[in-house]
Parts: sequence; structure tokens; C-alpha cells
Amino acid sequence: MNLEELRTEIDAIDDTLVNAFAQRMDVVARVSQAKKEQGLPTLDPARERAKLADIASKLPPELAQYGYALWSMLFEISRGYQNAMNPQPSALRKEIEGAMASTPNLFPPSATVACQGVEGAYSQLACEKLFKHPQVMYFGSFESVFSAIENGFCDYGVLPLENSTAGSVKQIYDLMLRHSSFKIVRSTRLKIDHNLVAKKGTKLEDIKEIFSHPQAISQCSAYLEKLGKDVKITPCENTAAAAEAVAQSDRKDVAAIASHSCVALYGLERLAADIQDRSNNYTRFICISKKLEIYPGADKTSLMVVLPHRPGSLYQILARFYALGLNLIKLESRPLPDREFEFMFYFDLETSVYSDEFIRMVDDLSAVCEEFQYLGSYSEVI
Ligand SMILES: C=C(O[C@@H]1C=C(C(=O)O)C=C[C@H]1O)C(=O)O
Repeated sequence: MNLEELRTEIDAIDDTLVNAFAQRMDVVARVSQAKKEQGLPTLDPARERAKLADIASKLPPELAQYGYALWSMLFEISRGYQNAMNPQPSALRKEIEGAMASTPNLFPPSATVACQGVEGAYSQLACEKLFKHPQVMYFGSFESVFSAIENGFCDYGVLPLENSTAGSVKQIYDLMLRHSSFKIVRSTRLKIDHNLVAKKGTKLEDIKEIFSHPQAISQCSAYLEKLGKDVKITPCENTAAAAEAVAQSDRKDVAAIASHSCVALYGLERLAADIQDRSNNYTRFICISKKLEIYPGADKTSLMVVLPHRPGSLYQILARFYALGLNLIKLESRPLPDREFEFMFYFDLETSVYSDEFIRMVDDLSAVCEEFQYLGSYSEVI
């Protein structure tokens, strides 16, 4: 049989499938109505499991897995159709609508803002981009930034989330998992130009040890490699703290990788500028608050979902986003420390909070995921 004939055969089968699909969706619509009358939720995991087992038993063994994937997708589509026909405003939707109504139109120009590090930290520069007049308070660790928000000590907190050269700041993702009472209300992108700074009079060839934050060290790896093996690289809590330590040290053979603002701040000298591997080196910072605030124009949404470690669990969520036409701009996974074989997935989605897809996603999520956390909807200051 030639290709042409085989395709004619496929077309005939697809015609049957198209009709069967339309018929199935028609019944699904009636199922939805019946559920509405009986006050039942859209998702029925036991029914889906039973159906998958039945389908697998009816297919030749070599097709069972493909059948599993196809019917999982059909269930997704069927639930999406039911939710669209019979919208069940979720508790989360009500919370979001409440926050949209009560959040002021303008982002506050001034507020007390918690940052990790000391003066001159890149987080401080991010704060100045996010707020016109921030009253910055510095904390020793990222964890204390979360605590400062949660206990009401500061209005907002600013944290680095990812860098275009070195990737995600994994510590922040792990902390987001441990802290549940915070929301993301804004984000910003900061161009990061690293400098090698030292006490006045220090010569580059005398440097024996360089201090900085591991992210900055990683972003300048090519430069540091060129300096040779004799230069010791010592990671520390923060780039500005490294600059401060160098300024306070009696040694004349130490330097720090830090922002340019640290030069004047700590009376240092710049030995080298723009030492990062890539000139387009950006870090994304998030601004967190204790309560949900959704400012006008919010077009990014962040979520954290806990998924069982079994085939298809991530796929089901992604299929949902795909079915709603949502653009996924970030996906990060972290193992759950106290729950073996389970993972946390962090998603950033691009969609306006005023769009229908957004509302549908919010209503659908509770139906699709066993456990998820809505982290907020916000816009990014460029
Ligand atoms: C159609 C139903 O709703 C959902 C979709 C299913 C399907 O498409 O077969 C099965 C179970 C439910 O999660 C139903 O409950 O039967």
C-alpha cells in the first residue's frame, strides 16, 4: 500500500474519531449539568483511574501507554469544557477579586523594605527601582527577610530570584516552600555589572584572596579563572558584606566582587570593571508582602504546586496551561525535603489578571492540583 492510500485510511478513521469526540463532549456537557444539580465537583479522580485501567486492559499491551496519554488528555479537555460551561467560582477567585478591589491604584512610593545584606547590596539597588523612597532595613539572611514580612516588622521584602548567567537562586525557592504567608506583589530586572574592588593602593597583581557571594563568583567565573590558581576564592553572605569586610581588613592582598556603589560607600578603589562573563547579566528580584495586593496592570502570575512523583503528573498541569493558551515563562523544580518522591514545581505564567484565561486557570487549579499555592499576580518594572 502506498502512502497516499494509507493516508486515505487514516482520514476515514479520523472522521470516526471526530464524530466520537463531538458525541463524547456532548455527553460531557450533560454530565456537567448533572453534577451541577447534585453539587458535585468537576474532577472525579476515582472515575478517571478506573477508566484508564479499563482502557489499558482493552488495548494491545504495546499501545497501553499511548492510550493512557491520549485519555489523560481527553479528561483534561473534558474537565476544561465542564468548568467553562459551569463556572464554579473558587475560594481563590474570590480572594483574588477581593484583593484587586482593595489594592490601591498606585504602588506605594515609600515603605519599609527588608533586604538581605548590608548597604550597597544589589537588593538595595533593586529596592530603589521598585520604590521611589524606600526605607531599607538590612537583614543577615534571606530567611530573616521572610520573617520581617511575616511578623509585620517591614511592609515589603526584596529578594533575588534568578540571574541570566548563573540561573535560579535555589535558596529562595526553598524558602518560598517553607514560608506560606507571603505574596509576590512586584518584580524587577536589574542589570548587574560586577567590579573587583579593594582598599586604595592595592594592586591587582598583589591580590591573593577574593570574597563575594557565590552567585557573583559564578557570574565572573571566566575572569576569576584567568587570575590563576594562586588566588583563593572565598564565598560569603553578600557582595556588599564582602566589600565591607575588605574595607575593614588590615590585609593589602584581598579584594571583593561587588557593585560600583560599594566603591564610594566603603572608601574602596575599583581594580577592574564589568568583570562578569556576559555583558547582558541581569538579575530578577521579587518584592514580597504579607497580604495579597494586586496592582492594576498585573500580567505575571506565580504558583507553586506539589506533585506526586509519578509519570504524567507534571504533564497534566502543563496540558491545562496549554489548553488555556497560557504562556509559561518559568518552570523550576525543587525536591521536597521531608516528603520523599515528591517535588515542588514553581511556575511563572504570563497572562493579564483581567483575561478570561486567568479566571479560568484560577478556578481550574483547585480541580486539577491536589496541593498548590498561589503566590500572586504582579507586573515587572524594567
Ligand atoms: C466526565 C466526567 O468528568 C471528569 C472527566 C472524565 C471524563 O472525561 O471521562 C471523568 C471523570 C471526571 O474527572 C465524569 O465525571 O464522568
